[in-house]
Amino acid sequence: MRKEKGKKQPTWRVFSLKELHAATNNFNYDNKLGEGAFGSVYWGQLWDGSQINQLLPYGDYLQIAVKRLKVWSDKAEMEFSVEVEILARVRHKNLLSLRGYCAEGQERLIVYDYMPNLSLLSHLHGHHSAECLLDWNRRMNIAIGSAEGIAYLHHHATPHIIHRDIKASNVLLDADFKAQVADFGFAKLIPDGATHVTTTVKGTLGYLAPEYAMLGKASESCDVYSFGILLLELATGKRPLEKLSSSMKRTITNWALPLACEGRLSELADPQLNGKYEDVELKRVVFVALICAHSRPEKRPTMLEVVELLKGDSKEKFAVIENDELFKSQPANDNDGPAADDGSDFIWEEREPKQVAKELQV
Ligand SMILES: Nc1ncnc2c1ncn2[C@@H]1O[C@H](COP(=O)(O)OP(=O)(O)OP(=O)(O)O)[C@@H](O)[C@H]1O
Repeated sequence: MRKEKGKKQPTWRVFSLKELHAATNNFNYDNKLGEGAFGSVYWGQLWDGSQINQLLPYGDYLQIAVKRLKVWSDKAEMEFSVEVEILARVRHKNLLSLRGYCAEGQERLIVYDYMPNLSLLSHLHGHHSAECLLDWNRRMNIAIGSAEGIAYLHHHATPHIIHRDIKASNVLLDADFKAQVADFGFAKLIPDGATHVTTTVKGTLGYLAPEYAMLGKASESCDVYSFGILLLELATGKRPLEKLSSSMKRTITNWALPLACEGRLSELADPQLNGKYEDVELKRVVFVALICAHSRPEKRPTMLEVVELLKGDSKEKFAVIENDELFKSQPANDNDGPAADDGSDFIWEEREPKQVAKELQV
C-alpha cells in the first residue's frame, strides 16, 4: 500500500497505542462520540497534525475520531481489515478519510478525521434535530456530495466498491456541512467484469434493496436503492420505517410514492423547513429518490446519473423518470395520518437471505 500519492496529498500512517491513548485522554468516557455495532468512537487530538495532513501548518492540532473495535469477535477483526484496506485505496472529497490505524496485541483501532457536525442522523432525528441546522441549501449539497462519493466508489475506484450500508448515520458532516460517506466495514470489492456478488446479507432494515434482502445479490444498484431511501429521509425528515401500530410498519416509500404521484409535494417536505425550499429541487429530489428505490433493480439509475439528475444537468433524463409508470395511479391513503416515531434502526449482519426474507414479513 502506498502511503503518499503526491506532495500535497493528505496521507495516513500507523499509530502506536500509546499515541492514541494520549490523544483521547485514555479513551475517556467524556471523549466518546458514540457506539456502533463493532465498537466505540472517541474524539481526540494529535499534536502536530502536519505529519499526516500537510494542509495543516506545522505545530497545529489535528482533531481525530478513533474507532476502537471490540477485538474479541472475528467479525470485528474482519470489519477492521476490510475498512482499512478500502479506506487506504480511496480518496475523495465526499468520503471520510483514513488518517491511520493501530494494531497492537488485541487492540484494533482506526483513526479518521473528526467531523464536527457529526452524522446526518443526528440532525434529522437525533439531538441536533431541534436546532434546525439543515436548511434546504445544505440538504441539496449533502444530497449531491454524498451521491458523488458513492459514484466514485462505484465507477472510479479499482476494483469497484459497493458500500452495502448507506444510511443517515453513515453520512458525516464536516465543519462546512459537507457530506462525508463513512463506515466501510461492510463494503465489498467487486472483481472486474462481475455484475454482482452473492453474499450473506448485511446492512440496516429500511434501507435494504428487496433483491439483496431476499436473494443476497449485492451489486451497485443495492447502494442506489439505499441512497434513494436516504434522499427521501433528507427531504422529508421521516425515518425509513415508521411504526403505525404495534403490528404495522410503513416504509417511507409507501408513504411518499402516492403523494408524489398526486403532485402533493408540499406535504412531503420536512416540516422543519417551514416551507423554505425550492419547489423544483424538492420535486427533483423526491422523484429521483423514488426511482432509486424502485423494487426492480434494472429501473434504478446509476450513481453517475443520480449526480447528474440531482444537479439538474439532465432535463431529458428527468422527464423520462417523471413519466415512468411508477408515478401513475398510486392513490394516497389520507387515513394514514402522522406515523409514530419508533426510533428503530436495526442492524442486519450475517443473515442468510432466506432468513431475512422471512423476517421482512412485517
Ligand atoms: N469521524 C467521525 N467524526 C465524528 N463522529 C464520528 C466519526 N466517526 C463516527 N462518528 C460517530 O460515532 C458514532 C459511532 O459510529 P460507528 O460508525 O461506529 O457506528 P454507526 O454507524 O452509528 O452504527 P453501525 O456500526 O451500527 O453502522 C456515530 O454516532 C457517528 O456519528
